[in-house]
Amino acid sequence: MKDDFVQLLLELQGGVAVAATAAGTQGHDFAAAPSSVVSDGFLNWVRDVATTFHLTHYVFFPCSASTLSVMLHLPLLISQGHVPLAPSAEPQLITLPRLPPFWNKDLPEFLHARNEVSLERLKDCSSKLKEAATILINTTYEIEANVIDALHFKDGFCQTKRRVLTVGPVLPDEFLDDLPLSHSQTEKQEQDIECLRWLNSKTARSVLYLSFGSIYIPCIEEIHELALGLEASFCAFIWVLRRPPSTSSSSFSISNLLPEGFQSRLKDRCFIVSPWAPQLLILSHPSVGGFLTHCGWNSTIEGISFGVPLIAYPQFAEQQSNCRIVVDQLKVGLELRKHDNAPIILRKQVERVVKLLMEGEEGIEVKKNAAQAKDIIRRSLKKGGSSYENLEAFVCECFQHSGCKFQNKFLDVTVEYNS
Ligand SMILES: O=c1ccn([C@@H]2O[C@H](COP(=O)(O)OP(=O)(O)O[C@H]3O[C@H](CO)[C@@H](O)[C@H](O)[C@H]3O)[C@@H](O)[C@H]2O)c(=O)[nH]1
Repeated sequence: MKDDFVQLLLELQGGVAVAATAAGTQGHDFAAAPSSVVSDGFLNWVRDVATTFHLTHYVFFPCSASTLSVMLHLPLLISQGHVPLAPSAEPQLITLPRLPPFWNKDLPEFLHARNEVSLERLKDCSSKLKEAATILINTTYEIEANVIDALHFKDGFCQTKRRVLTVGPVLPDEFLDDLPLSHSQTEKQEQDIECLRWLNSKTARSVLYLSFGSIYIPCIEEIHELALGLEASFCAFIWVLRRPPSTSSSSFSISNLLPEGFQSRLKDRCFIVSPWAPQLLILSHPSVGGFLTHCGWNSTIEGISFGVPLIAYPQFAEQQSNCRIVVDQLKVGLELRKHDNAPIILRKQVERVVKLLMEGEEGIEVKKNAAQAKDIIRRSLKKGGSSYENLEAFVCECFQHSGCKFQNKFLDVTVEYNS
């Protein structure tokens, strides 16, 4: 176990990590046996292991509170006939208790029509979430207050046994203060330094950052439309590109992915990173003024934490509902949406939305809202703020169960309990 509990939650964002608290780990005055387990909310099997070994089971839910609400209301959504959602389903408004209605097409993609086995797995996930001792969510109370408040009512289908605590956004220590990072903090790998140097050469808020997370890789045709739209927008940009599975690895080079002559034509205003960018360093850089994102929840909440306005370009999973949070609820971004039935986005649409965000009237409002949302999130992470206090309360509860002494430098809290 790392010496910082936040580090533990960061590792859980990978979706595969399971952390046992109070294990007899080096350097800590822990009791010998694990007493509790924190696991990603989609790892159903951990609940069974926890039950078998009489461990307290806590869940870390890596998506928004809205997605958690949908997961907890799954039995209701099934009984109302909204889930599984057929591809040909007519647009319909869904109303969950105490929440404003939303369209069925904005349900997470994993609740669309699928086979019996995956639906059973999701039902299992829903019921196990309700059994967890506490559900920690990687969001901030103030930005999803209506959903969190609705979750806390102890009636209806979504009744959880225990608490739902907002503890996000979970950011590494060096990004908590929202101050310019010192050179030594930012020196990572050669490519990271190069990319930061390039950003240093640009004016404030002039660069658009494009990244589609750890899973989604656009096809070559889509990359070309995005590239040509960006070229026509005249905006400077930094873009994370990876090799699409359809291309051969032996002959692969990034320039093969891009339109002919693209990199030489745009050499002063385009920086390509592959395969992985230092996203938080980029988002926290003063030259970055926009983020074209696939709306994975981590990217979404990270972008908002740094006050960077978004271009929401959702692809799969619950990204469509994250897009609605960004565009309709928080109004911190504009949507990039392909025409109905079009197989991919078109360069004209890309050009238009980039210009709107970076220099248009619409962009002004969205930038103002993004700056406000950032302040709200930053306050929640400081002592006395909602996420800080929730995490502190959780750490105390967690280690109280374990009967151990625990010191956490981030939370500035020492908990000492006798077993
Ligand atoms: O070059 C890169 C690309 C990504 N990241 C980081 O990787 C994470 C990506 O997470 P996210 O934005 O959530 O996207 P996915 O990797 O696609 O996440 C999956 O899991 C998320 C929940 O954890 C869901 O919200 C998404 O829909 C689902 O696609 C973020 O922390 C980024 O900072 C980098 O650091 N460098």
